[in-house]
Amino acid sequence: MRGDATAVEAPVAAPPLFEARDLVKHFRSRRSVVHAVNGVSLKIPRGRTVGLVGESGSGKSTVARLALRLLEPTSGELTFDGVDLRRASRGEMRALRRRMQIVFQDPLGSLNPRMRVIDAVGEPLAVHRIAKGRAQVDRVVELLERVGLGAGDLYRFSHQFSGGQAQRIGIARALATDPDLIVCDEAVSALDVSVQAQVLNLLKRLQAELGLSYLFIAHDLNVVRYMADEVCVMYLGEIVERGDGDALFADPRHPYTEMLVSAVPEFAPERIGDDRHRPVPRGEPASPSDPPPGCRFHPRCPRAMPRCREEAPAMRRISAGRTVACHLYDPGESGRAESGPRASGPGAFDAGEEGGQR
Ligand SMILES: Nc1ncnc2c1ncn2[C@@H]1O[C@H](COP(=O)(O)OP(=O)(O)OP(=O)(O)O)[C@@H](O)[C@H]1O
Repeated sequence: MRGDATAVEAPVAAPPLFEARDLVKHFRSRRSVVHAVNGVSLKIPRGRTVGLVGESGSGKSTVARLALRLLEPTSGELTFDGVDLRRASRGEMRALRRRMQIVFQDPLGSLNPRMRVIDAVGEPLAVHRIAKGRAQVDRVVELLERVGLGAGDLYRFSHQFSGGQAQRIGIARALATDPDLIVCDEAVSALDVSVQAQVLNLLKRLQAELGLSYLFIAHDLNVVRYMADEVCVMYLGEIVERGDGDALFADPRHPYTEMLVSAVPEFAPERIGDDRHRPVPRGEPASPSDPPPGCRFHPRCPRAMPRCREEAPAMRRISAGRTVACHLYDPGESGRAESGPRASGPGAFDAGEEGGQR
């Protein structure tokens, strides 16, 4: 009998803090339409980090700007803490903006060189009317101490700081409004290798202390592997594979992820930021203003099949916590591929039929 009161109910997953569904962004000009983001869906749970990786031009920053409503999507849905961002009123949006912040790539460039630290970090407090006067100064000192700086830095100008210190100021500024979500868009790429790990560890500590969620964008796979609980791999505006960070890098399934990962010899935290280990995939991505038909990766794919040229693959769940958009993982396709999906143990296709989410 259903409805047995004594039955143990399966735990209900907590709703994600942020969710994007089927997000599309096309930039139109008189001459062309750039298909920058093409049906991206992702969820960011509370207190967790979702990493976005992919080559330059794959649409990572556009996803970030859409998530923060700095750009209007062509279509798709965005929810933050249950609120539909596309239908939020101006007042709701203003309140939500406090809860979503961004840390940029270029720490010195993103700070006004004529501003003293107290003004740079205090500005969001003033804009959002969080604190003024003495309370504002106290809050700025508290924020600086959180990121490893202090009261002695209050009246210094940003150009007086090193890149790593400037990024700490950028992080303090992002924390000023007490956000739930921080988008880190290549937040450590511009820093010296020795400083990158320090800033990454700071971000991890802040996450543990404050329960922050991160959307963490980087082209350096080792950086993303170090930071992300879940990784989404983007290719030409689409997510082609997603999964648990370590498992995805240890056992990539999409031919594009394989290509990226094979260019990084081995994972080691000390390799973070080491330029020699940047992925150098074969070939060039097609132009997003003229994407290939079918699977967008097929012109570069070593395992492309005839149907890949015509039919776009749907996201398919191939095992617990792993989804892939690739025809190689369609049930019945393994024999036909030039070299089918790598059977890493039994059940290379397990749960293949459960997929379908994009
Ligand atoms: N405002 C814009 N107008 C026209 N095209 C744009 C605009 N912004 C981005 N694009 C294009 O959209 C595509 C995706 O760009 P995006 O910056 O999101 O990629 P990315 O993966 O973040 O790359 P990178 O790592 O180089 O920043 C690129 O082809 C880019 O030229």
